[in-house]
Amino acid sequence: MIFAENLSKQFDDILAVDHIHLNVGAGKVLVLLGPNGAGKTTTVRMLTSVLRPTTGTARVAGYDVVREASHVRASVGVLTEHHGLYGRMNAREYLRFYGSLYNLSDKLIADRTSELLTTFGLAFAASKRLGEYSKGMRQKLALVRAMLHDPPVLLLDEPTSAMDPESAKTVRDAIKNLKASHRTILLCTHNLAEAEQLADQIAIIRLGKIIYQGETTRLKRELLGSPVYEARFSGNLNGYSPNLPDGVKILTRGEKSLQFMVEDPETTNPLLMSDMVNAGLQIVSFHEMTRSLEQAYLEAISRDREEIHA
Ligand SMILES: Nc1ncnc2c1ncn2[C@@H]1O[C@H](COP(=O)(O)OP(=O)(O)OP(=O)(O)O)[C@@H](O)[C@H]1O
Repeated sequence: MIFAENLSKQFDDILAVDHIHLNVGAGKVLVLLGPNGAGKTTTVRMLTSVLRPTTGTARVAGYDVVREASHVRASVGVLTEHHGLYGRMNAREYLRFYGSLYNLSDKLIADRTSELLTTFGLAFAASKRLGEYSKGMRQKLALVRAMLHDPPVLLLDEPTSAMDPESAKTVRDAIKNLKASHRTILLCTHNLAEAEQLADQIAIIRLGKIIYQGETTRLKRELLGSPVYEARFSGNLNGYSPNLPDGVKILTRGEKSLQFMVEDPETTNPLLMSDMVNAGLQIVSFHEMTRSLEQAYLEAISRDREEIHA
């Protein structure tokens, strides 16, 4: 549904996007992460036929972004950082205008408008002029606009950046619903907790290049090493030293706790726990330590920076 090969964009002396590859299927969310100026918005603009790529090809919803630009525009819902709302219109007028550009019937526009304004908590402001909307309200309305024609592909650039926590959750729930109904979504965000919740795949872009791409768990493992488990005991360890199976190492040792890095938890965690029980220790808990996407992301950026400076 979103496919890009060797996609690049050169602006004068800046290679804003540098030969990237993307492949996102129906019902999947790709989250594009990266520092300011990394090339995320430029990527979205190429994928929505707003900018012409310098090299490479991209197909969105089956259409070529250069040769079939009007089909691409009809098939995507886009939320950009500049919403371009008309301040003198109210929400209903604005959505009627947009719906007519997509050739939707008056009835369909009215039905979708009511449904979406209600979902995003904007029904109370349907007749208010957009010039009087708050920043978060404008962002929600821009999202409603992106979803109005029920497109198969959505490209959302920082959809929750201006929103209060409850509104942001509404948007995340809406994205999960879109995903469940087989829409393809590319999401740019700086909110790593949000990325972690929504992503099927993460791509980290820096200086125009994708430096890591893959499923979140795999990225964490690749960047932060094997998973870490912690065992807590009811009494002191009293010099207990476990027989460590292959692929397990002790990371930290507390008075009543041990932390292990474990390559193959399925095989070795049961052995570790039997060893503890056989040594007479009473296990209070044995659990995997949470490692955030933020840790993995920061590691990826710092490794890439070091590689470039090396
Ligand atoms: N129209 C343009 N003309 C010249 N340079 C541009 C243009 N648009 C973007 N750039 C440059 O391309 C690079 C990538 O910008 P882009 O807006 O894609 O980054 P981004 O990852 O979306 O950043 P942010 O997280 O700050 O939104 C930056 O160096 C930017 O200055």
